[in-house]
Amino acid sequence: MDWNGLADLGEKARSRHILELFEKDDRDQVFSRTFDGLLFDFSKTNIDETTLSALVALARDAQVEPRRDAMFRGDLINITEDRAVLHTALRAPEGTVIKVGGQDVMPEVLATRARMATFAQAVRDGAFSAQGGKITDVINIGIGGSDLGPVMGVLALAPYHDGPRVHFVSNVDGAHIADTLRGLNPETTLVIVASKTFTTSETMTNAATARDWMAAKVADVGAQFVALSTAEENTAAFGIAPEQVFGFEDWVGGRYSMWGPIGLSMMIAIGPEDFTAFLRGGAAMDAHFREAALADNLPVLLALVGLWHHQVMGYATRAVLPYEQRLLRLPAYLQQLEMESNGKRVAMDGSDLDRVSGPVIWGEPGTNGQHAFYQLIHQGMEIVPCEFMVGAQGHEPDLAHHHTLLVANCLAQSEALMRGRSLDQARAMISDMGFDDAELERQARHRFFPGNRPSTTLAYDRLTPRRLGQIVALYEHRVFVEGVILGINSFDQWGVELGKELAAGLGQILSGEEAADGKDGSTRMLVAYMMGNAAR
Ligand SMILES: O=P(O)(O)OC[C@H]1O[C@](O)(CO)[C@@H](O)[C@@H]1O
Repeated sequence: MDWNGLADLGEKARSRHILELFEKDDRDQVFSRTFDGLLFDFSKTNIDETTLSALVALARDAQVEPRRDAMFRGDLINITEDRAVLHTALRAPEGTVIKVGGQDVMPEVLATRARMATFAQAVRDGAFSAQGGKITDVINIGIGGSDLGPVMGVLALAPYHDGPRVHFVSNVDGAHIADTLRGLNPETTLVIVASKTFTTSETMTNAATARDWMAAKVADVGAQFVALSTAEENTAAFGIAPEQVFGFEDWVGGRYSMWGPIGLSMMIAIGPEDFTAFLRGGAAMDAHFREAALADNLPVLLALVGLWHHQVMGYATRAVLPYEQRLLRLPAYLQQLEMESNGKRVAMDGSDLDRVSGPVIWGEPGTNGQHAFYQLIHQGMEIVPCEFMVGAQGHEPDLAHHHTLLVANCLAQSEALMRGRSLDQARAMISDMGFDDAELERQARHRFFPGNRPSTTLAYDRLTPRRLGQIVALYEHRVFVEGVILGINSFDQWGVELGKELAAGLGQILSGEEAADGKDGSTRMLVAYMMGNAAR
């Protein structure tokens, strides 16, 4: 199956209502899959059996299976950086052998995992003694993949958080670190500097500020700093002793790194045992991705539904809508995962892509989003495929009635999006309001919902560490499958470099070391405004 065949199927789908597809009684069964406590329902999309077969054939023809095996094997599939892609090794169980360049990487991974657990436990139980006694607060300083994974995970697993308070500083805006440090005691605070490269300007600036803050009160500042990085020379130059550095290899991409050292803050928060459960969830999804047939493979199906909506149907964005307040940062995490991985314009061989690459990802937990942007989702001119997520249980047994309402809202939204409300129904609703015919028609049109709007629902029993691990790995592999089918290298991110380079030069201009002469008129004007109004 090729894209032209899919385009024809897309045309057919445009003239059909999703509800018609439910005339077949078993649609819910045919268009849903379960795996290890998860239920993925994609029946409320305009995909019929022919389309599903065509999409699966697309995946097969794109060599998803051999490419997947190459990734797990440790082949150098990140061709622009000449690296393997082995974040899966970080969650692989003991006994696994994974070779890169003939060398088994697992002994080192397991040794680091064990060191992390010992350290995290020591911080949690007070055996790691700060100058002021037991650590009360941990600050993770990092950005992008060195922030979003752990911040998302710590929030998601709040019911399991029984370690010290954990704070995250990412933005170079001094407000972020100032607001975080205010009220903290340097003597009982541990600072984790998380940076794969240990050169990222935001992180190094924040780390230096934290070091100054601590130095004002603490004699041995280095003792309360930890580094998570692949760059040992840089961590040493910063003054962090090797025993407080948790290293990893360049075959772990930043946005795929929360499973290893970058997850240390999360491990300190929830404890090594629950962190291990998170890893096991990820490893279970890895096994499923490797073993399940394409048509039953959750990451593959999620990817195919995404490609159908974005590349075939032309829907520009995708909303991620967790009905789980604690997944507050999941949309931001998935933004980086998807948009940094698949927001590309050239294929592996450097030629221009012949179709759009990854979609814009956005979202917010329900029910908050309902009172903000769902108006557009239901009645706007753009169709936004929605990915709902919801657990059958919360962690608050005394508040079960809240949870029932939460779930009811989630299910109501996907039903409303699909079903809509006809003009006749809208007219009937307001028929006793005393409007004349013209006004009735006008009012009814405002209350009309076109429906036929696609969504998927990922349901799970409860957001445990294991479930979170499964969900994160599910999305990682989904992004991989999309990338393979689009012919993209999902593991580089050259698109972030130009802005970084220009920012370095503009820093010099704004501090008066360089002139703005070579800049365009707009940039010169903005520089002049900033310099003219800068704090003195
Ligand atoms: O961990 P580092 O090296 O500080 O990089 C942080 C982030 O910056 C990026 O390189 C670009 O934004 C991301 O890919 C990465 O997660």
